[in-house]
Amino acid sequence: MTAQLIDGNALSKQLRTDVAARVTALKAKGVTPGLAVILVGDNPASQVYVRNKVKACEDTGMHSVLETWPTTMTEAELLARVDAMNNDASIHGILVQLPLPAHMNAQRVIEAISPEKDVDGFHIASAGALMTGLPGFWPCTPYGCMKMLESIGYELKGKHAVVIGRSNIVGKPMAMMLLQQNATVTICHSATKDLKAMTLQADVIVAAVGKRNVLTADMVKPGAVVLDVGMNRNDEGKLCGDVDFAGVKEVAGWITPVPGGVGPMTITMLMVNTLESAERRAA
Ligand SMILES: Nc1nc(=O)c2c([nH]1)NC[C@@H]1CN(c3ccc(C(=O)N[C@@H](CCC(=O)O)C(=O)O)cc3)C=[N+]21
Repeated sequence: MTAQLIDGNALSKQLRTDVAARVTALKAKGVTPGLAVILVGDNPASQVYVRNKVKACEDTGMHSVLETWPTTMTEAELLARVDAMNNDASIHGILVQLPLPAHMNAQRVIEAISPEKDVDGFHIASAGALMTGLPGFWPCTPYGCMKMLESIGYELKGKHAVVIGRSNIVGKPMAMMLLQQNATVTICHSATKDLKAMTLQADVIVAAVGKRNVLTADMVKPGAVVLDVGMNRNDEGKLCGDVDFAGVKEVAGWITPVPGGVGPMTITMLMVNTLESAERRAA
């Protein structure tokens, strides 16, 4: 193995220690940061993620509320719960777990969250703020990727970053954050003609497709930084990313593992966003 590992668990532990200290300081001023997590339906994967988020809150001393609703809940009922959380002074962040049941319009639900409490960074106001460089919440997964680059002291200015994937929650905001740090950014997607020609030029590659082995060793320039956002299951049912880790780690300079990479960082940045929302309220 030539690549150095960027350990998302270790970095999360460091950052969460800092979060916990800031939570303590805020509590001394009479404000306890609070996160509301709303889960609709009984998707087992969602239940695990949601429990991890609530546990992370407890670990950092934050207040959390977990609401679980049956799939039969109507969109109007969910919008009423979001509105209640918008008006609850003990709540500084609201997360509606995605995906929502098919009978709901997820975008409409997200837009109902007050932008001041949109700690997921999915509201159009948050997306617009990121695009224009105004203050607002950054989506947790790409934000976590930026923290990982920062942790290795990586200077993005003038570097070529290739983002594979163009989702509203990862690919597009990731590209904006890299651009803000003065990287030259290429966004690749399902209609990209020659993905390998693109990735071979990249100093930084972010794989965010949701498909195994999207990035293999022959596609990576020696020494490149590889961030793996994928969450897939392999044939043995084990969690794996979008990157062929075994092959790519022999070529890359830095690489994030799955599990233990971007996933824990996503939850850490959710804590950071919730804390900052509460700090703004207290200021
Ligand atoms: N409104 C909303 N916000 C989200 O942030 C959101 C969402 N909906 N829906 C689902 C996805 C997925 N997601 C993950 C976060 C952490 C891990 C994570 O910590 N993964 C661990 C492993 C967990 C395991 O073992 O299954 C790791 O990579 O090491 C995974 C997945 C947040 N999401």
